[in-house]
Amino acid sequence: MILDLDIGNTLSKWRLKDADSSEIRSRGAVWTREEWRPGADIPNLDVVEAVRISSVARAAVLEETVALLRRQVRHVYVARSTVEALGVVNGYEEPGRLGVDRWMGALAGYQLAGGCCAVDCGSAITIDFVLPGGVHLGGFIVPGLRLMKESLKLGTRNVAIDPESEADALLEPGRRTVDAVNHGIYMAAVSAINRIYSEVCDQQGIALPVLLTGGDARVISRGVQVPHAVWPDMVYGGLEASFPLTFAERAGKMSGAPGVPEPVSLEKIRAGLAFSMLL
Ligand SMILES: Nc1ncnc2c1ncn2[C@@H]1O[C@H](COP(=O)(O)OP(=O)(O)O)[C@@H](O)[C@H]1O
Ligand SMILES: CC(C)(COP(=O)(O)O)[C@@H](O)C(=O)NCCC(=O)O
Ligand SMILES: [K+]
Repeated sequence: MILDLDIGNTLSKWRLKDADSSEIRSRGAVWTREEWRPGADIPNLDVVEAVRISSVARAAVLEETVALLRRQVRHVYVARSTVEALGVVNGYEEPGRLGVDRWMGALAGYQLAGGCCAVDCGSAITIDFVLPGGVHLGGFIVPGLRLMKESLKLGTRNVAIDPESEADALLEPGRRTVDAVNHGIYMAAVSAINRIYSEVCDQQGIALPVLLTGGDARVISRGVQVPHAVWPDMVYGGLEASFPLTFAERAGKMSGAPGVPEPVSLEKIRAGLAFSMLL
């Protein structure tokens, strides 16, 4: 079995992948913290022959996690943001400082779609751009839904947006604090994504396919107007592409990869942008 770990600022996600059949056998998530309890937080490590890790948590969390895993697992691969990988050139002035989850998302997106806009809706919402040819432009970082809500300190932090909510309802004015906050942060997130996407496509003169991942991807997806695909395993896709272990992975397959969404035309994106400037 292969254990893939995606350690975010809020949640540490894991999945177990069968190295022979490439099937995902189980998944889980725990709050990000220093120590894992094998058998409780993560699966019994006896069945694991390799671990692949993407971590943006504090250095101590990664160190503790790697130390624990190295005692029991033969191969431990830790992803790093590099100057170049898999045909993508990192756009950061200091490439090592790009969050490795963003780098994994950009690599997976590029492998799947060529040029793309990769959006990760987690603790932060990150929006990264890769052009066809592999130039990563850099990106944008916006507080995620939960962080936005907590920063308001209005006592609404524990009332999350119902993931089943219809986008239309979330776009109406709230008539209670909790609704005003939930609808406000939702509007802030989706408008930022829609606007940033349009601006960068306009600047670059190309309509790029959009890929969404992260804990809030599904609910945010309903408010994002441009065609896009939700890919919950996008960060894992970057790990698969960076450290291919199975036959399918060596052939370039990433588990759970969606079809490539067909972007709208650049003319339409530009018309939308021009219209929003008039308002
Ligand atoms: N069951 C859940 N527990 C905690 N957060 C959740 C849950 N479902 C959705 N979320 C949302 O997902 C976000 C965490 O998403 P995730 O992509 O795992 O973030 P990160 O990678 O930053 O840890 C939270 O900030 C919250 O808004
Ligand atoms: C921007 C992030 C905090 C997003 O992390 P997440 O919301 O997925 O936990 C993370 O990618 C990070 O710590 N990046 C380093 C700074 C940067 O990318 O510029
Ligand atoms: K994120």
